[in-house]
Amino acid sequence: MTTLPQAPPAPARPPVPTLALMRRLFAYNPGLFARNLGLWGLFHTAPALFSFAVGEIFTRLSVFEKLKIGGQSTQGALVSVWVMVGVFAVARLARYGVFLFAFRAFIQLWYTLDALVRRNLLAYLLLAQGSRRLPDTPAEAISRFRDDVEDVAGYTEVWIDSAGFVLYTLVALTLMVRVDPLITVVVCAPLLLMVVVVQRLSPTIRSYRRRMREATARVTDFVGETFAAVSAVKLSGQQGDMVAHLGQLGETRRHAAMRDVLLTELIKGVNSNMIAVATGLVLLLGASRFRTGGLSIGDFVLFAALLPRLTGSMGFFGDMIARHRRTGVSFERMNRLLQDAGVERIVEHHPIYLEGELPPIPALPEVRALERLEVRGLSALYPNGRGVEDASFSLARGEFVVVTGRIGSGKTTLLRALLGLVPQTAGERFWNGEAVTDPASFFVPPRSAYTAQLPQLFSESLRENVMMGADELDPNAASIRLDRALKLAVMDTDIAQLGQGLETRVGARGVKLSGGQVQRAAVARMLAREADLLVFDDVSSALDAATEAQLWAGLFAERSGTTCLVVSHRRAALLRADRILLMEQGRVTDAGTLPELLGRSAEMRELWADDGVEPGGVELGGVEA
Ligand SMILES: Nc1ncnc2c1ncn2[C@@H]1O[C@H](COP(=O)(O)OP(=O)(O)OP(=O)(O)O)[C@@H](O)[C@H]1O
Repeated sequence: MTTLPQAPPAPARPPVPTLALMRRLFAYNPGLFARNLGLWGLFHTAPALFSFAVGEIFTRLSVFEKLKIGGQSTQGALVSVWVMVGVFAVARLARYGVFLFAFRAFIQLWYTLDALVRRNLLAYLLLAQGSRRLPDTPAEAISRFRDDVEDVAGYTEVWIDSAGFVLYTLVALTLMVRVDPLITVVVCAPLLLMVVVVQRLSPTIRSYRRRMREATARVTDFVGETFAAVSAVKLSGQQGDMVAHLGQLGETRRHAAMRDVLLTELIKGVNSNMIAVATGLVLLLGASRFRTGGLSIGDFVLFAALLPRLTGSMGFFGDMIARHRRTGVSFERMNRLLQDAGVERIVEHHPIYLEGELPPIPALPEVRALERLEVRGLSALYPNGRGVEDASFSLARGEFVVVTGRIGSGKTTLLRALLGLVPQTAGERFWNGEAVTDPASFFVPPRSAYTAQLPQLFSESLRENVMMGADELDPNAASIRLDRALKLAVMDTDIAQLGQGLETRVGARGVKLSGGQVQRAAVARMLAREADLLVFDDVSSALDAATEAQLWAGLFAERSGTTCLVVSHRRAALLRADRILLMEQGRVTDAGTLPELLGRSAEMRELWADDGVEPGGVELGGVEA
């Protein structure tokens, strides 16, 4: 049996170039990015215009007052006050309009980049050569798909806002320098201080974020594993220990999350306090100058109106550095999924389809029906040196070839390496004499179909699990195909016993079915594909001898020219084999018919004897047990 890969220690990789990766992402749709920059720039800069207008209103009002006190005509001054009130009102209203467009543009950009990054990670895991194993647990991978991708897409917001904040800061500072350069310098001081503080905290920010994510994944993993092993837990009476362990993991996660959140809030708190102190200073300095006549009322109002948002911008820049660090962690975590590819793969440009029709799935290139499959020098070794080495064999159309051997001799790995489901270290396969370059994409229906030793079902109905979309065919053809598959898989009698027959929902991973029913449902699913080459990995592990014999008998009775490659140690399979491949310690050590192997191989004789005589004795086709 192929065990789940253990998480190897993370290999040392160079730090990820967060800035370059983000640049590449923004270049995916430069028009959309520029639109966001422009709209959000306007949105964030507009308050400078309000502040200017409010300042001007007060300046003009004081002119109006002076004229009135002096007994001069005030009409012109009054008009100019109302003009400024108009400017203020129009600017405020326009900002709401800008917000609507800006919001839409941002959502479009967010979802585009989110989808692109997820598409790239999935494409790598599904298609890249030899990378189909997850480096860690599925829960950990899901956390990377969900949280880390979201962090990266969310970081876009910072960039989009930054242009507006920079612009606002420049405009505000220019207006303020006009009023008083000293006060302006005092306002800038907290910004610089915050930048230095957050820079120094950067390594801590990264490590707290990483630990929080890892602790979350450990909790999710443990819950998943517990659900999968409920009966084992009950059997060993370990419920108390399991709950205690979960409590411990939860506690570790709480600590990690508290640290992460506390640090983030601390930075925000320090930020706003610095800003509050600076604001106090500014108001003190400004007020004393106002009393001595150094500031006009309009200047003072302008200053007071600009200040809160300006200090907000400073907080934003402090927070931006922290977000940059956290995004770096997210890129690093996603990078771990790309075992043999560069981190740039995450931000590669490919079409994504957020709106409209999805493009049709490209049809498989036409390939002639199987006449002969030849495998030469196939090796697939795991990092621990185990697996399969230098396996060569061939299959002719209609042959029934059985792979047999002791536990751990490499049978599963041989099948999976042939099909491109584990990375191979050497070897070639030829389909009717033509080299197969990408086996994982090539060995799919209608060329080939495979049932794993531990097949996975979906939680849908039995019918959906078997047909998997094949019922979109003409209904008659689909029903004939379904009946045939169920009958051949010896599943037809079980259907009557299931509450809702074929419509019975099988539950998560088929928990509502017995092990043998899951195995046979998976065999039916494979047979419903009507493939040329059928690959069975040890269905005997969940089927009794009689059911397995019935399965092979059904397939043989059809004599449809289907070729079968079967891992089995059962006599029912060995007796029917046109050829047996005998595996020992990762190598195919012998091949031949059953009588030939029993005649010359001690290993084969032992395996044959280990399987025992079937109840009632079996017809051995000329071979004595
Ligand atoms: N993911 C893996 N990482 C490391 N070693 C593995 C992995 N999967 C299998 N192995 C090892 O490779 C060898 C061959 O395993 P494989 O599952 O192919 O044997 P098998 O003959 O199918 O066993 P079984 O009869 O139990 O199904 C075994 O020694 C096994 O421990």
